[in-house]
Amino acid sequence: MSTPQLVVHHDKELMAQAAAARLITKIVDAQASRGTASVVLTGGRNGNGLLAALAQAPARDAIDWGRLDLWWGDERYLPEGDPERNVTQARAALLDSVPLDPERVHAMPASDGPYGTDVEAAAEAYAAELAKAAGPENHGSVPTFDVLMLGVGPDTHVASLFPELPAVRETERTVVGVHGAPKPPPTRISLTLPAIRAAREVWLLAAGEDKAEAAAIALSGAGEIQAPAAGAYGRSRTLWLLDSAAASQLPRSLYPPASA
Ligand SMILES: O=C(O)[C@H](O)[C@@H](O)[C@H](O)[C@H](O)COP(=O)(O)O
Repeated sequence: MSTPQLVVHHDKELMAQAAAARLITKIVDAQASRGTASVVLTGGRNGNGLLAALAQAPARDAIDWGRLDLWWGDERYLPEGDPERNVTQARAALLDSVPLDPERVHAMPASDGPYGTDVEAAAEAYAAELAKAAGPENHGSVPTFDVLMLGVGPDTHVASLFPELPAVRETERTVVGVHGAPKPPPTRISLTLPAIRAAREVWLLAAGEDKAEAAAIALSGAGEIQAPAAGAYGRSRTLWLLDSAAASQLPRSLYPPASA
């Protein structure tokens, strides 16, 4: 378990731009050393804000887009093309503007796809896709994600893992169906905490006053069932990317950093 590191930017626009620059560097370094990179995207305003900033970044095309695998941390279980789907929003923010290899864009199933209303079957199919992409070093469950990004909800949810609901309690499966999500729409597909924690690095994006309480709770020792963001950590790095509004309720022991 990697101890959370915090980086606080002045406002949400700067946080999105700085996070986008950080992601470009991470992907370029991974591609330079391994010839490929694997990133998990998140939905929501902060996640899409980062993608929009990346689309505008001057160094954007330092990334070899054809050698990048994109996965999702969660998805709203809606028909293909629905404007509320995370992949629809990601395409509009960035993906349709860069030359990705379509075979390497791993969108989660849509509700008008082969699984119909059976969201559990759709989740199992995505778990199988992850397992197929996993290498022997991954114990056969999920590939080694270089960066897994997560927006943080005001209730401390990440992906579609909401406090106290069954999905956050899952300890075996890597992908589950979610029913009755308090954030609409109610039916979703989500990676579980074991899948999230397989990532080399987990980056949590929290900008805006409405995230201040959630950040303070998640970073002050809350349990992962009550505060799922507290259970989101990477194997080698856990990075909270905040703006000053979201950092405004953090305990003094965490922020601002003690001066040398
Ligand atoms: O499907 C979703 O809604 C997202 O994946 C969800 O986990 C989101 O990241 C958080 O709710 C934060 O969303 P905002 O950044 O819009 O506050």
